[in-house]
Amino acid sequence: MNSKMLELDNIILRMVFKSYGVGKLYNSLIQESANTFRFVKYEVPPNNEPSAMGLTAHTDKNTLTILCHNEVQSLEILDKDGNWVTIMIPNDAFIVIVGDGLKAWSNARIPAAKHRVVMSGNKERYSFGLFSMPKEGATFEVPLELVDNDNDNQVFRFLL
Ligand SMILES: O=C(O)CCC(=O)C(=O)O
Ligand SMILES: [Fe+2]
Repeated sequence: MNSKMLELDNIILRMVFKSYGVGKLYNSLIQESANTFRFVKYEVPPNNEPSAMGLTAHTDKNTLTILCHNEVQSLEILDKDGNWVTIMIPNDAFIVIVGDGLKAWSNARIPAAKHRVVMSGNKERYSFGLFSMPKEGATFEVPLELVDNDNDNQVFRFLL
């Protein structure tokens, strides 16, 4: 599972880099990357309450998150109109979430998705995720190819 998720992460990032015409930079990002896997259990709402916040709204700080889970559909994403939408993740499927790292790298061309976990019902939720990110100490810079006059002042540069 872990190696398949890493492979998927690499394929997606390579596609993103290529689609922006900077495929040659992909290898350096991969060499500079570190990855974390996290397994999380979410409890059912206490005291028969109809729902409970499992994880408060946030954007991921890493580059890309790839998640799978048991059948409990509790992941919500904030859409462009400000509505929380429950994401139905089919069995045997992954969901891919863009984090702040990819937003920064793309000079804000790719937005980071705000998401949260809201628990309801009487079944626990389990999720397993790959959180890919530049390794500690790596400088993460917007490629010059993605800098233009219109959004010059949005250039992010950060050191992890
Ligand atoms: O478990 C989930 O479905 C979401 C996890 C998550 O958003 C996170 O750990 O950052
Ligand atoms: Fe998250």
